[in-house]
Amino acid sequence: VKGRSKNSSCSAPGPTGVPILGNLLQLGRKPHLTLTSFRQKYGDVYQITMGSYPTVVLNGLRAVKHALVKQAEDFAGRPDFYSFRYIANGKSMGFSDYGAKWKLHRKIAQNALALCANRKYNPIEEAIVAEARLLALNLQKSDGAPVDPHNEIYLSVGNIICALCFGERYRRDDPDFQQLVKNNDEFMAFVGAGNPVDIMPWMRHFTKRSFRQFLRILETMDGLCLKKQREHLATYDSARVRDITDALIMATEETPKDDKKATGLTDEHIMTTLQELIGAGFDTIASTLQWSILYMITNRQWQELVHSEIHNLYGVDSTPNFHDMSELPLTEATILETMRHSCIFPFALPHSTTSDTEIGGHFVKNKTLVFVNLWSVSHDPEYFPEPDVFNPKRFLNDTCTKVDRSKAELFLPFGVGKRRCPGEILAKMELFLFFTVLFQTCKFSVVDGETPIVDSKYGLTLKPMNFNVLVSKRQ
Ligand code: HEM
Repeated sequence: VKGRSKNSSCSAPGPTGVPILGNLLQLGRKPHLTLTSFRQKYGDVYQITMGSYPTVVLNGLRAVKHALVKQAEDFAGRPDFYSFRYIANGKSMGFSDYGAKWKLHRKIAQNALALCANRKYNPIEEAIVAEARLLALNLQKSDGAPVDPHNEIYLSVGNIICALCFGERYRRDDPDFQQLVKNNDEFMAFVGAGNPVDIMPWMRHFTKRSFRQFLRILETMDGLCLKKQREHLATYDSARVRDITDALIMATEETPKDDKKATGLTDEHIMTTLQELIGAGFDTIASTLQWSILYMITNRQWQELVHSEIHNLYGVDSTPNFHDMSELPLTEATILETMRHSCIFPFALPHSTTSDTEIGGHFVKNKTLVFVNLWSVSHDPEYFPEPDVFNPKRFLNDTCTKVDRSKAELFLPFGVGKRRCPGEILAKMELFLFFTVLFQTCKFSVVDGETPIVDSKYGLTLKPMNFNVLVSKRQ
């Protein structure tokens, strides 16, 4: 191991920073592009300083898998960020550090999700298709006038996560539902990777106003989930689990007291999982769907091919089914390419080391902040020639009749290892069903005289810039 020293957090090379800010000013408005470009000079593993945090940046498939799979425990931690302490009153699973408490919490969350969405039995599928049809109908109502699909998509996807968590789809004008959608937008804007309060803890004295606003968002979310939890408790029947709230109530009752005591996991922790799944399962799907429409209007010929494929299998009226995915290779390849090209989580969630370790021959100290550069994986020219070009064919075999699984494994939209996204199956199912219904029933095109910009706004997730489309009904 090179340069092992008790005083330095990491012995890997990296760009020189300035006092207090470290390398923050060098990151620019697109940190994922800047950090990917540093790979050429410093290699797959290098270090930067994010304000007061020494940070290891992992680049490319090999280094990322080496750290997160081969040395899974060493790299499975989360940093002790100031804002993380407040999310779900510090009882969050996704934002809490690695250890026995996190393990038990994660197992419970995974089981609750699996009860409602798994590969064999998907009670939520019907609700997704109904919501996708409503979305298509609402978009078609624009009747030839330009429409920004953002709001309708957020309302539809938000409603699915509500159906999953609370067992009911809301009317669009329900005040609880509108509050939830608004909260989600504000939350995502605040928790962007590189939030100054986290990166430079002394900043918290200067940003009291915005931090108070952040706490207000969290409080409203708490209130809403608590209300739903009370309603569920009043009607709970262990023989009939209706949704994730019920599944979590069951978990709080069934998890042995000794396990809870030994790990410090309380019933309150378990119930905060609701907030977490709403937060995680909303923005991710909605922005990926927005990206897919943007790619389809800027690649019109491909949109026609995808529509024909879906139309050949289902006609205009039949209902798409998640189990049919293998019969729709162009559709699946388009969804894969949408996820690869947009790469909505360029740095996953921030990781942290859980012990002194080493990677790529470099020493890394316990509790060092780690950025997993997923953008560098999905835009690696070694595996994806011309990575900036949107080309679903890269995921297909030569005759375009099958998805080439080995290619699909070369990028990691859901992360990998211990912190891998627990919502992956649900996400794949939602993306597939929304996408097929939309492109089965609607034709999307560019507004005359407008050139859509295929570029992202930087935040915790990368979202497309707002854009308008023309939507017409397919006959
Ligand atoms: C297109 C959709 C989605 C994408 C691309 C995505 C991607 C990711 C990524 C990259 C991570 C971080 C992995 C890491 O830190 O190494 C993550 C974590 C997580 N995701 Fe997803 N996700 C999606 C949808 C969902 C859905 C639908 C849910 C649940 C309803 C969900 C729940 C979570 C949770 C709870 C975590 C934290 C896991 C932990 O720290 O143990 N995600 N996701």
